[in-house]
Amino acid sequence: MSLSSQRIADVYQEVINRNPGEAEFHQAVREVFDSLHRVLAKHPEYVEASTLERICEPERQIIFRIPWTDDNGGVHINRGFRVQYNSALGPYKGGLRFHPDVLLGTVKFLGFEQVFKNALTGLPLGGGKGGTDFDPKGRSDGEIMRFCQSFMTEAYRHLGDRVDIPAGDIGVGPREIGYLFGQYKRISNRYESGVITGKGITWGGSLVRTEATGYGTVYFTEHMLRTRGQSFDGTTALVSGSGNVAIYAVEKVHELGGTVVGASDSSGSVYDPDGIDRELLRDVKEVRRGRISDYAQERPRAEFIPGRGVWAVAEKTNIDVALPCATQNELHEKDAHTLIKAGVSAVAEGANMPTTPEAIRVLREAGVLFGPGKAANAGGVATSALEMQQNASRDSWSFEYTEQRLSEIMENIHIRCAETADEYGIPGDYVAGANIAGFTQVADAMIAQGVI
Ligand SMILES: NC(=O)C1=CN([C@@H]2O[C@H](COP(=O)(O)OP(=O)(O)OC[C@H]3O[C@@H](n4cnc5c(N)ncnc54)[C@H](O)[C@@H]3O)[C@@H](O)[C@H]2O)C=CC1
Ligand SMILES: O=C(O)CCC(=O)C(=O)O
Repeated sequence: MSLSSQRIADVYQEVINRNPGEAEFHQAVREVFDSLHRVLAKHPEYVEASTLERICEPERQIIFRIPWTDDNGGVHINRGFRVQYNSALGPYKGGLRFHPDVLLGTVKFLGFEQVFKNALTGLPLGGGKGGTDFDPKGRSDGEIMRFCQSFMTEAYRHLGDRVDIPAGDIGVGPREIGYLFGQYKRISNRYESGVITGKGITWGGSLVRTEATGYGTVYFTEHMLRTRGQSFDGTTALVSGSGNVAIYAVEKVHELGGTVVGASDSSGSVYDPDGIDRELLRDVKEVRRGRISDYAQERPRAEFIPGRGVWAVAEKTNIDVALPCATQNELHEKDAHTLIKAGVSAVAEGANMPTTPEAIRVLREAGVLFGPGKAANAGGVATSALEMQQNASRDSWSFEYTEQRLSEIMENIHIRCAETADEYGIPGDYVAGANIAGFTQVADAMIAQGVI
């Protein structure tokens, strides 16, 4: 084993020892480290400056109590987290997740991914992430509001438009961002628009932010397809999930001439051979806050597949493109085999780390184009940065202009990943391209800024 590979193995073991039980965090670190052997062999300065060790340790981890009352006066306590991961490139930036499975390790894995993703956007953003184990399912608007106010009552002292800027993620959409921003404004006595992104359009939000992650994922996939002379036109696709990212991925695939025939939530999946009706999906999931089975009931030929992920649809029909847009580790090795059998030629991650390492290996060995989340879903945070730019200049841009900016950013991310993979002799390896390009940019900035 070379000296640099030995260092990677040692630092990885140290990460496991120092962060026991945080399997998702270990997985995220492992995936980046697996891409770095060639870089460290070529650039010993990264080893000498201990960048690997430093990049694995968040700059700050905040854990706090969130007391709130339900509609019957019952008192509940949840746990809140904000991991301010790395500020080498700019203020901490990344979303908040409200989901009962959230633990510190979940937020650390998401924060770690965010650091490299934000670097890939080419915009001045550090990386962070936050969340809570609060379960918003079935809670009234009043309960959600009181919860958000209590979350922000502690979180606000750690935030600021030049310090740390949260946004949405699973379970956090425009309603929650509104309540969080309202409480920040109230207790800080500042109308600091740039302190949070994903705001409503009439009070500092940006057009296209809602659509950005889903649209961006589809743009990235289109660029991958073009390297093989293909496009979305005439393709059949699957999208997992049915939330913010999934809904707008469906919309953009349809705009580009493809047909999405499956979507899902945690209760099961739908196969809709006529193509997912994006408006109905949004109405069922985001307005009525219903289940994916409700969607199936309202479409003549749609079939609900209870308890199974959307990849099960690939057992029924040919699939050209798969976009996992729900949650981590939702596309497994057996799903990869099913998709390959169904004819898939591209997979791109709208969600964060949705594909297991075994599934990625199987897809890549079969020659499937694979776009990792830190590149493919970076359009969301990039458009958050565009929202911050508009806030800072007290301006608001048109939909067309903002979408054009998003589209250019996604094209540049694709070029950067592809060129970096070429430079290191692994053409077409977008995983390595994204990891190396993100890592070197952050590590160079850390070295330039000294041992801090
Ligand atoms: N919202 C954003 O701008 C960004 C989100 N992401 C990632 O995209 C993913 C989805 O986030 P959002 O759409 O914002 O959240 P969301 O809360 O709007 O939607 C999540 C969807 O996933 C479904 N889901 C959850 N667990 C599932 C499971 N085990 N199987 C199938 N479906 C499941 C939920 O039912 C829901 O429809 C997450 O991994 C998130 O971290 C990444 C970049 C930006
Ligand atoms: O827009 C943002 O700041 C957050 C996006 C995010 O959480 C993500 O990229 O995973």
